[in-house]
Amino acid sequence: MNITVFQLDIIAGNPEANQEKAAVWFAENVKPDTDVVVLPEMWTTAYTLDALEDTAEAADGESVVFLQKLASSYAVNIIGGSIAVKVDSLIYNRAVVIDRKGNLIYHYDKIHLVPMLNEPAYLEGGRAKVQTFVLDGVKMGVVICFDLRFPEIIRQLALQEAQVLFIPAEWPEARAGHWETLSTARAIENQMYVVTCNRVGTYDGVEFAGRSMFIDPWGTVLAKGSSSNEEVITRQLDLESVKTVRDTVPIFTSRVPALY
Ligand SMILES: O=C(O)CCC(=O)C(=O)O
Repeated sequence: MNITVFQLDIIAGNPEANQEKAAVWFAENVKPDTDVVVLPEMWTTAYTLDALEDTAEAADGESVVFLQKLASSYAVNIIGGSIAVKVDSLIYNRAVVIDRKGNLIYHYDKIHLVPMLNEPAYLEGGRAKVQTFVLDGVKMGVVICFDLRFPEIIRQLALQEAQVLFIPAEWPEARAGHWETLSTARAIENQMYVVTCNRVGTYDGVEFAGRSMFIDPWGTVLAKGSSSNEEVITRQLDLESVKTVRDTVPIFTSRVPALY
């Protein structure tokens, strides 16, 4: 399975301009053998929280429809980063998953909102239980940025037999060490591929960390983006290795959840 991560900078508060940019990146970088394309968190607006009342879109709004059209015209699956979506006057930080035919097959509303960014004042936390989804026969999961700090949510996806976890993010440079260490830990402890897609650039004085990564189920970093450049990163995942690692160090059959 070939996965391509778009480590983008984001034009603040301008979904249309970010769509135009994404369209160019798709045209230049999606190949006939690309299976999945991954975008960063809040890739249509960046963290323009004050303006989300105006820029948040409907659940089937323009940015989702835009991704659906891209998916079907390139016949590629898309982990559509996340988008600010308004439902019944509440705004969610929503990851969307679209299959090769352009079907929106899953969405995930970021459960853990970031106190450091005052996110709870602007956004509603997701309240649906996390679930896996299937693309091309492979079970996968997605969580968003700050969720990385909560091993229990990712363990839940592993217990549902996810083999690949995607993490779109806008993780800051100030805590880049946490980003790398926690992403690697989540891959090792859950024996799954972890594919992260972080933005680069700056917004409102915050510098973002880039360093989007592909980490295999053994914890080996297969690829890492730079800290500041926009980049396309592609790697092929060998899904057999999930089983091999789980057979070699069988943590799932050794768990004793009744005791903790
Ligand atoms: O947890 C962190 O340090 C960063 C989280 C964050 O920036 C986010 O969730 O958008």
